[in-house]
Amino acid sequence: MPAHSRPGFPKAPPPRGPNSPRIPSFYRPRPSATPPLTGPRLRSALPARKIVGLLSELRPQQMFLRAVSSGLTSLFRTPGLAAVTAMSTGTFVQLDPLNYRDGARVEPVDSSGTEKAFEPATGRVIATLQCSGETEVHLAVKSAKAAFEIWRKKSGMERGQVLLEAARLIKEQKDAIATMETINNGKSIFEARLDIDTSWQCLEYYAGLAASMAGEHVQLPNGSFGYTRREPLGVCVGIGAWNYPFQIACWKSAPALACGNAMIFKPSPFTPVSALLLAEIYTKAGAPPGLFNVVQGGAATGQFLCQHRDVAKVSFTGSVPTGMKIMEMSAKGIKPVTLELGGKSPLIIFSDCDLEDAVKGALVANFLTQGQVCCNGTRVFVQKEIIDKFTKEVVKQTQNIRIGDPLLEDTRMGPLINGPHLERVLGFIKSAKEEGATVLYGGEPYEPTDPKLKHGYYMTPCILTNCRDDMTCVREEIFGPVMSILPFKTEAEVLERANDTTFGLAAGVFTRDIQRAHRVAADLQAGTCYINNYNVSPVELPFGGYKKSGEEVGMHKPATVASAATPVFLSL
Ligand SMILES: NC(=O)c1ccc[n+]([C@@H]2O[C@H](COP(=O)([O-])OP(=O)(O)OC[C@H]3O[C@@H](n4cnc5c(N)ncnc54)[C@H](O)[C@@H]3O)[C@@H](O)[C@H]2O)c1
Ligand SMILES: CCCCC=O
Repeated sequence: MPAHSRPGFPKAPPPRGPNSPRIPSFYRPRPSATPPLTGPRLRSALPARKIVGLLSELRPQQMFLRAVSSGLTSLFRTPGLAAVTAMSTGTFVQLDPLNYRDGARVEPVDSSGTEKAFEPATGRVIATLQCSGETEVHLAVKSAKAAFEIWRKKSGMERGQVLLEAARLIKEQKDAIATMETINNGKSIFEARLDIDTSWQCLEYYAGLAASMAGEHVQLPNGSFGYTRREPLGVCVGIGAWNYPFQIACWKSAPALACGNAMIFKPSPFTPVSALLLAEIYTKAGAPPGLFNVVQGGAATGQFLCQHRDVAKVSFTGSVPTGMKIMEMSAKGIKPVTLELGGKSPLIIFSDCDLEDAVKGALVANFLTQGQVCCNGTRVFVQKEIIDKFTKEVVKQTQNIRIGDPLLEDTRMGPLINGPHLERVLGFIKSAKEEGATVLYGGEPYEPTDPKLKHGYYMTPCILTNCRDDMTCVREEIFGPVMSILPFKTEAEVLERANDTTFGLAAGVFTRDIQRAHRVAADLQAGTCYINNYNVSPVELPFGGYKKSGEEVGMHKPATVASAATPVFLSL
């Protein structure tokens, strides 16, 4: 799922044609006389009514956000979000309902308990959400079904126009949305803005595809003919993780809606806030009420959704263990699933690399979003000849990463998502030491000097050496800022070790030898391979996994990102 056009990465080309590689999996496949258009993740979608007609169905814009700032309560509506953008850490509380149904915020009619959402920078509770019960889930499905009946009859062009308008609104409100994301997730505002860019780009991308997805006309003997249609599936469910809350909601909903489906989205209970902003934007852009509903909750709510008789497909982003449960539940209902799961990706640094770039690449591969990124390259294999030089430089640069208030412009590392997760990450470092690794830098809880951040979930980024392939820190996904450095001698050896994992989400290679770069990328068992860069995920390319990292990607490697740009700077 991720999409990151990082600074310095070549700009995405504008709208895509019918042969674009990312036709989504939200249509009902029909027997086809010709092979799919291109590539492994090729599936498709389609078709109706004028934007003017759509606008007439809109409900009045709902109250948007209530923010408490400097002791004053202010009300914001979707258009004027300047006040949200100007907010500082420690001030926001979310008081409005967090479910979205039929084009409006609502409280769920039943619930199986409550969950608290935090501002990770301060440890403050910013929202208490009701975990939607079975009746609420049923109402959300009913509302989505009604919207689907309107939406499925529209042309691809008409659907694309709504998505384009939604993309425009996201762009217009970028700073406000990024601010909310930073407050609820803890990632730096610098990064959150990049996430919002890749979010509207995703909507534009699928808006561009919507009109060009079509069936086929097939000539049969004696003047007869047949034809195929691409039909939407119906009501699709999206279940998201907490590390890219807004972006995941966009990545799931844009292809589903472009293909003519309705979507019910369940965010992680840790990050309930920003999906509502997307729901309000879709409504404002002209989507019929119910087309994009949000239900809040944890595992139980997710199960009600996956098991609902009228849900046609589940698209899930999260951990491998939960992915297994989702696949099992969906199999029982004979429902297609898309799984975007965890990873433990290798980053291979050859001695002929541009060392400065390789160091930047290793930082972005490990410390982006405080290391809480599915495709992070946390097994850093460095060729023996340069390992000392590389290690010295990577430690120096890591020391320069500014940790602190994520809403400040020059912060590059914020807090982890919550207290239990921080403890879990620190636990991995403890066990790494017990298994013989050396902590070269970091790996400690961190208290920023600003007193309001005292109860935030901060730690220093950690670099481990003397690692072996069999250590827990090298085998398991830590999902925190922990880099393990491993020496290697030859290409054949490192390939074997890099592929010796049950995951297969991403991989990276740094070398100046262009032939070796592509040879190694081709042999790495990973959904995305980065060459001389890392964690750039242009929306035009598919994002999938090998092995337990995700859905079947077929015979082809989904994406190799050969970058002409230097990796993003994390170090100041
Ligand atoms: N491959 C990708 O694109 C991608 C992107 C982001 C995160 N991830 C992965 O996500 C994980 C971190 O996210 P997380 O901690 O939120 O994952 P998680 O598996 O704990 O939860 C993900 C979502 O599933 C829901 N859920 C939990 N149990 C469920 C159940 N039994 N039935 C239905 N829904 C259920 C949660 O409420 C949440 O919304 C990491 O492993 C990371 O690598 C993958
Ligand atoms: C670079 C974005 C990756 C999203 C997965 O966690």
